Amino acid sequence: MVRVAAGVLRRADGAVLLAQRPAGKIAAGRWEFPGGKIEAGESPREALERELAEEIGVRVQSARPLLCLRHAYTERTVELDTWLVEAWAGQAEGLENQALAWVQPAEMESYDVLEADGPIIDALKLPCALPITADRADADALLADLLRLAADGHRLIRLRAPRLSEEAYTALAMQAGPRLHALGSGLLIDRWQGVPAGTAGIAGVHLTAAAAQRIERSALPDAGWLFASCHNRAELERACALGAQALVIGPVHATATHPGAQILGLDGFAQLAAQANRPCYGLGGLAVSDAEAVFQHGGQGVAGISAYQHPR
Ligand SMILES: Nc1nc2c([nH]c(=O)n2[C@@H]2O[C@H](COP(=O)(O)OP(=O)(O)OP(=O)(O)O)[C@@H](O)[C@H]2O)c(=O)[nH]1
Ligand SMILES: [Mg+2]
Repeated sequence: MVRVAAGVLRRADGAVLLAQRPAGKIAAGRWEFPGGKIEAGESPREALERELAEEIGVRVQSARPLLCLRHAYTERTVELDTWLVEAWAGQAEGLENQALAWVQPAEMESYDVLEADGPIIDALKLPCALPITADRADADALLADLLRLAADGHRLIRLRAPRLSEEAYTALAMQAGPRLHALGSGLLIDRWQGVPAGTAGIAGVHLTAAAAQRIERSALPDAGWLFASCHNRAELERACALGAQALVIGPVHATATHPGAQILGLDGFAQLAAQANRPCYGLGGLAVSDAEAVFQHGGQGVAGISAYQHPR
């Protein structure tokens, strides 16, 4: 297995740096995040710093883990340890005659990026915060919660609402979707069957672990995000087999809402996330201020109900 460290330089406007692999290397002409093989005795972070200096002439000032994934190409398997770099010294330039481009994550489809990088692009498109609606029976109160979360700047919100009937859930999703869309936000919904495909503000589907167990892949919508919850290795494998692009893994810590659940701890979370090869949110007893610890354990960010509730 080839172990590689790669850096995603991200500017304040959200654009990230792609480099075109130069002639003479494997996959010449394809686009990638600058980086290269980790040498013996080097940590991934040290390799990142060396490669970015060698390839694009920048000195890393601050970086945090973004996503570590394995990908099997026909002739080799690579482990890509990717880092988000938001502070660096120097002007990026192609020191190995590679072309460089600053690209918004939403516009990467027009670049022929290496196959392994799909989940990295997903990690860049997805937010770090995943608020989940509180367990309420009142649809109007849920709508107010959704609008408040969107007004707080949340771009993706999971509408959980297990106490609503199928009809009430569907009606709320159809009412809330367009209003959230107008605020630059979107919903992940558990019950999508009654919601017309293409409804504004419906960003995707979230499968509970139980739903992932019984659903057929062919029954899933073919557009939008697919998220799934998992609590253990078997559920994680099931979610990945269904093609989930992002996972919600928990409980990381004990919570009042799920007493008796098997607690993973951050280390248990990290072990599962390391198997996932896609963005993973930590759920359960985490606060917004735990995001950094989740990043250091290989996660995308914090999912939760109370983490994003305003004090009442
Ligand atoms: N740097 C980088 N490598 C990637 C990405 N995605 C991906 O599959 N790879 C694979 O990871 C490996 C990186 O090796 P590399 O050729 O960049 O290694 P290097 O900079 O040390 O170059 P060299 O050994 O040819 O001098 C290649 O097999 C490449 O196909 C990516 O986004 N960035
Ligand atoms: Mg390289």
